[in-house]
Amino acid sequence: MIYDEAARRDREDPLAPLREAFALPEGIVYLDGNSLGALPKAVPGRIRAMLKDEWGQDLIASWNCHGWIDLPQRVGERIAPLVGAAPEQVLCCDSISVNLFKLLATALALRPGRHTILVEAGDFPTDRYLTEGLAAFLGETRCRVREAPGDRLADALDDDVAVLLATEVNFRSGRRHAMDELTRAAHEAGALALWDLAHSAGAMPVALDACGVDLAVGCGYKFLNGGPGAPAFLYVARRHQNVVEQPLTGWLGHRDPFAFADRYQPAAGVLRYQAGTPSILALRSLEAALEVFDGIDLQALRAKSLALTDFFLAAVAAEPACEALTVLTPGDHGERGSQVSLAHPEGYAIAQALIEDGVIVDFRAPDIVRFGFAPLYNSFADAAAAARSLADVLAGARHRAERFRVRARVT
Ligand SMILES: Cc1ncc(COP(=O)(O)O)c(C=O)c1O
Ligand SMILES: Nc1c(O)cccc1C(=O)C[C@H](N)C(=O)O
Repeated sequence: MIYDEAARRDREDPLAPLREAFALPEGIVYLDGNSLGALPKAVPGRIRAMLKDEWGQDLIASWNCHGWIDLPQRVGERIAPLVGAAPEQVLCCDSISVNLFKLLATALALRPGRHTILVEAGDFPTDRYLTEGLAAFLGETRCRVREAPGDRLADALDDDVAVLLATEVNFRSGRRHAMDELTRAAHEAGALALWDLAHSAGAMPVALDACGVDLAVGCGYKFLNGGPGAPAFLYVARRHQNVVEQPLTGWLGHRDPFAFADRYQPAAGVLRYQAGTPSILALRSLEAALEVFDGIDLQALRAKSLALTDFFLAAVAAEPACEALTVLTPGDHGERGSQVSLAHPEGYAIAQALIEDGVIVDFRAPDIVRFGFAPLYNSFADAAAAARSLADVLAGARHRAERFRVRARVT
């Protein structure tokens, strides 16, 4: 019954043909695109061509003749429309972690006289670690960290907050912030807003310019499908460009790197946020992966993401064996990202039993099983199979098997 309904929904889904653009293994239900996106079929050929025709043939001349040197900028421009950014504000480089350091320091410099970075309790650890690392590096007189729960961030703003750092979609619960409202609250308090888009870019439309966001970072290897370790991206609103320097003053952020001058002079615009030599292999991979988004209506992508999570939530609710699971994902569409998070004291073992069934999910301590729905390639049949498998694991207590007792290092 649920499979018939799923098949009907897949037949009616205008985005269903996009799944063909991905190399998904047979017999697997992949629901971990919020951690590592699936492989777009265009990527291997592009990597092979880069190795054979570019590096293999043209060697160092490739920096110019194959445009390697401009790739961070060009890939940034391809990402820009996905996050609602007009040109010349997005650069593809480094990891989110490294980019956070650059942008938090930028924010402090843009708000002299203010010393506090406001962070959300329970945000992804790197956001917190980097903030505290920067504060320790600068010393208490120049930088302090304040933490507030997600629903109290606006209340925690005061005239010492230089920047509010928030992640649009929480990695544990899948709860989505109202970016427009929180950005406005930060501005009303005289602070800047720095958004982490790791769990939103590529899964739903993001409206950085329209929300008046100041700074942002995002991930290349999740919903953008750039491959393991794909470079991240950063966004600096045009009004904040060329005003301050960022601290990682590497040679490729220099105004004229090939002058090899002794004195650092920052490049204009977002280019000063580049530090060292980019990974061209990784950029070529992400560049090819982004082609899947060409011509896609992001509102339709969002509608599918919500339909998939609704369908999965309803299927789980209909399974008596799933009663012991606590749904952490908000029911309200406005507050939902593109994942469903279910809590259970035996969450780790349940996730492992699902993976053994070919339903690839992940676990986040202490008790959360995450089902990530990538609307580009996940189907309603995937959602149905995951719900059935979950019910089957719980009904048969298959997660209690001895082999699921030891935790793996990477989950
Ligand atoms: C919300 C969030 N921010 C940052 C990161 C880390 O990004 P990176 O590995 O590029 O530093 C992740 C995932 O790894 C994440 O989920
Ligand atoms: N980047 C990862 C990795 O190298 C290994 C395992 C997981 C990851 C992740 O990206 C985790 C992810 N940010 C999360 O939402 O939990």
